[in-house]
Amino acid sequence: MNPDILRERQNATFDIEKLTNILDGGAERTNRRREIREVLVLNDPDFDYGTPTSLPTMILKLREYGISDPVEINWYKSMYWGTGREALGLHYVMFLPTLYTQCDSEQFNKWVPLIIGTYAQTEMGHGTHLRGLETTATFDPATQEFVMHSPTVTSIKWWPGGRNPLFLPLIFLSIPLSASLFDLFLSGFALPTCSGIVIGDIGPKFGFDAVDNGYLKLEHVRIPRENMLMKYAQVKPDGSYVKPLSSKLTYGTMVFIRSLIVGNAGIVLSQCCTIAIRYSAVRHQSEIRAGEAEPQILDYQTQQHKLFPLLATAYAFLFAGQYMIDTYNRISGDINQGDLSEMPELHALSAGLKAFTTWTANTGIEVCRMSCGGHGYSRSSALPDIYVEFTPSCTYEGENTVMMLQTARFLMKSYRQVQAGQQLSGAVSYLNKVHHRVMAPQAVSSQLDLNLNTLVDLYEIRAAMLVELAAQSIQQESARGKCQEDSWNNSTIDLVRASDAHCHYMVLKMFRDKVDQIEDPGVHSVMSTLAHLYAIHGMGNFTGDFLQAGVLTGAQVPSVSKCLKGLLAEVRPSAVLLVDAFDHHDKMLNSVLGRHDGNVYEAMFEWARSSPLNRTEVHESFHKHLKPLQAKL
Ligand SMILES: CCCCCCCC/C=C\CCCCCCCCC/C=C/C(=O)SCCNC(=O)CCNC(=O)[C@H](O)C(C)(C)COP(=O)(O)OP(=O)(O)OC[C@H]1O[C@@H](n2cnc3c(N)ncnc32)[C@H](O)[C@@H]1OP(=O)(O)O
Ligand SMILES: Cc1cc2nc3c(=O)[nH]c(=O)nc-3n(C[C@H](O)[C@H](O)[C@H](O)COP(=O)(O)OP(=O)(O)OC[C@H]3O[C@@H](n4cnc5c(N)ncnc54)[C@H](O)[C@@H]3O)c2cc1C
Repeated sequence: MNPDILRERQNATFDIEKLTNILDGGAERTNRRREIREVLVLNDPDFDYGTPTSLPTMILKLREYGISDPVEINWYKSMYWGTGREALGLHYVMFLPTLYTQCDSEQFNKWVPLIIGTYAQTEMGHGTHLRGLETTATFDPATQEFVMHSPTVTSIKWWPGGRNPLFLPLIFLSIPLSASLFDLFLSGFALPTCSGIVIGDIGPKFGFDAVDNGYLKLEHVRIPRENMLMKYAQVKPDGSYVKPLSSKLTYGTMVFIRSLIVGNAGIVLSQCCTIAIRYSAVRHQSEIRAGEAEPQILDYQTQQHKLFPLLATAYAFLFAGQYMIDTYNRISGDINQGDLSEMPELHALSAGLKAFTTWTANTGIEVCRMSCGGHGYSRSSALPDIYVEFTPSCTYEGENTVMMLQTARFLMKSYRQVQAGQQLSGAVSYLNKVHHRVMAPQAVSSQLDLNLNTLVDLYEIRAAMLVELAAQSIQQESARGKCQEDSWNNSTIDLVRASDAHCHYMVLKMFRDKVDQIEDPGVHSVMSTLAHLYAIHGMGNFTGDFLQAGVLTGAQVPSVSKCLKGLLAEVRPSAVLLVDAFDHHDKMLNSVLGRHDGNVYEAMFEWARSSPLNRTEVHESFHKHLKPLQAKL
């Protein structure tokens, strides 16, 4: 083991295993995760690490082991495929959940055990604006079939992931039977027997190469009436239409995956922090004091400023992911029982946190890569691949700006309710104080109060202030004679800013609540330091907001920076131990820089030598091209 890494792991001030248990949701979950990793994957003789041929094996193994919980599937898949994306991700996180939530019981029993499929919603002309989708589904009572058709070039289904040329069970979203509703259909196509279907691949992408995203053009293709997913909406044999309790129930799968993406952003950021911080502990470069040995780059304050706030953010997002999944499970359970009262709040929370966490993690991955210098740019670090696989999460499952505006819609509605004298509950209950001016900025002391509860209150006031400013912008636009829609559009910068601040407050509050639940003194202390770092770093990034909210004075601004530097120094001794607690296995990280033993240089040389380019001392291209050329000179 590298001596630097060894030294970093001495004198731990907290129980790493206990922190790992907290991240997993308890010691039993840690044991289950390790059982899946060690027994069901690494020690499985059928396991052929991450090669395409092992995909069918993985599917059959998941069924053999009875693994159906999304988090457990992700544990299994992430060991199988490391940090890459495998071709069937969409099947597990969208196709199956749609069948689970949108099929009636007869359809469920008929389809769920048998098929692998994709989710074809986006069209060439519309991805965000679902009410603009153009694919039609016209019911023919004479044959009891739906005629599926792509009327325009922009209606061609574009992007369905995992489009398998052999068979194409897919979930459709199609222009509906009534103007404002969408309906889901299972194609049941078995190519190439179905005429009227044109499919293909949309071509090379930025990355996401394990997933073959395709296109699908339908020319009056007929499918049985029974292929409409009929849990919430039905078309009767006589063609009469039974509307769902809410047209937004059709959007349920997107809310589910957005909820998963929140925790996944934390996982991905924790992977990158593990790589960058372990590498920074073994990399020596330049000098701090002339004539002395080159220091670990982790001892540079700028390196700590790059990485430690991201380390705190990774923990914050993992805890937010747990909260999001728990909230999704609770509210979707109520929806399943017909109680839709909290569906708007679930949509607003999942949309906002999905955008907030993926935007932040996306930027953070690049900071981790650049903090590793040239070796960070090497594929051996795994950081370029992680970035390329993660970055589309800012676009898919709801483009982030649009998602922030959906959350803003809920915030504006809530603000109006408070203005009308209503008492709010749930995540927006802090807006009640805005109306009664309880939010009047506290007389802040000359010294910055570092109490975590006080910091949460300051973020709450900042969010409330920005919600009020956005609402006032809309009111001012209306007062200038703009229609409601133009007033909204002319305020969308403010609206996104308000949603971002709302999500930032929510994430810090979840982090604080999780820290409050930690009983072990050592773990509580180090987690409390990270939560403070998360809050103070955000205050440094958005100082203007806090000044504008009147909760920070110009005289206090220097103390934010001073406090930040102190917290960075406080985290330094525990940094490697804090990434060890994420418990990412070397085989899953697949990173020369992030190895648990820290033996980076030896591993890097072996990695390079294993390249096909180095199979011979002199590359064949010399004999084939250069030598003949030289002979002619
Ligand atoms: C540690 C914790 C656990 C970790 C777990 C780890 C497990 C990780 C495993 C996997 C996760 C990793 C991710 C893997 C990725 C897989 C690959 C993904 C490939 C990509 C697939 C896709 O992209 S599929 C297509 C996705 N497309 C979209 O998302 C489309 C976005 N557009 C929309 O959703 C809608 O068009 C939009 C909401 C923008 C507007 O809808 P519209 O009908 O126009 O409604 P609107 O007029 O704006 O509002 C009316 C009214 O409706 C309310 N509303 C809107 N949507 C919803 C909803 N979904 N639910 C409830 N209510 C909704 C809206 O708020 C309005 O309400 P009022 O204001 O009128 O009250
Ligand atoms: C890797 C990847 C995999 C995918 N897999 C699938 C899949 O399996 N199945 C599937 O159905 N789809 C899939 N998609 C498609 C994806 O869901 C859409 O790309 C996504 O919903 C965004 O829609 P769009 O592409 O139409 O972008 P647009 O909505 O056209 O976005 C372009 C710009 O317009 C802005 N904009 C749009 N509407 C508004 C608004 N109301 N207010 C302000 N700004 C706005 C956006 O902010 C953005 O800046 C995938 C996409 C990617 C990248």
